[in-house]
Amino acid sequence: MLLTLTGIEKTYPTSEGPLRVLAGVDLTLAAGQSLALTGESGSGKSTLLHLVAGLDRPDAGAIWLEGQDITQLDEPQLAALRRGRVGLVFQQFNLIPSLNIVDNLAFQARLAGRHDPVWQAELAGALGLSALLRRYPEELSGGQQQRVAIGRVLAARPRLVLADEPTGNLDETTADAVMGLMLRLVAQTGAGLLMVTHSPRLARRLDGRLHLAGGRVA
Ligand SMILES: Nc1ncnc2c1ncn2[C@@H]1O[C@H](COP(=O)(O)OP(=O)(O)OP(=O)(O)O)[C@@H](O)[C@H]1O
Repeated sequence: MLLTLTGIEKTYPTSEGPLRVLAGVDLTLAAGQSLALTGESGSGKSTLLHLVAGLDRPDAGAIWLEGQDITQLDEPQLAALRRGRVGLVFQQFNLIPSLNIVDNLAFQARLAGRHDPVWQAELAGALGLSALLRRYPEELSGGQQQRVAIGRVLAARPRLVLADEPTGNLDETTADAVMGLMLRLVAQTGAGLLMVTHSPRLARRLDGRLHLAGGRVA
């Protein structure tokens, strides 16, 4: 199994007292598979993705990625994990303002030692970015920046792609194209995709669907 979560629990301290968000989440994701994570606003979808990304730690439970429990890793090891094996497509694009689009696209792939100009050019074309490669992030629209953020992750060919509403700002046609690209990467490279979405239409295109409610998945 590429990814296995067992008994994941997470409680946040809030000004109104402890808030139990995840109350024993189990899930598995095989290599080459895609999984949609749905659930109402506030149900804990982003929390779960952050834990799998190693950006936060669960209070209990284990997160096995390719045979390694990432909850046991220290910060430098987690940073290396995010650089190398896990690709994050979150709502904040975090593009690098001083780099043009072609260098933003290449950035993570270079860090991971997997820069492939042919694959990158194919991604840029499929994401409709080919004419924008010499521009800088501030010269792009929100949706264009979002496509660069997605391309930058896919360019590095991660083993696991974690995506939080990755097509949220895109029109339906572009969202479908971007979804197609992500699914192709998964199929071609045997990566796994765990994607939060509010769209039942997009969720249906993935191999599996999990619904988060009451701190558990069903
Ligand atoms: N750092 C934090 N401290 C305290 N409470 C938090 C924190 N982060 C999230 N929460 C709370 O935990 C719950 C789950 O939040 P989360 O962002 O995981 O939900 P979500 O399902 O992704 O929601 P949405 O669909 O609205 O993005 C919410 O009630 C939220 O207010």
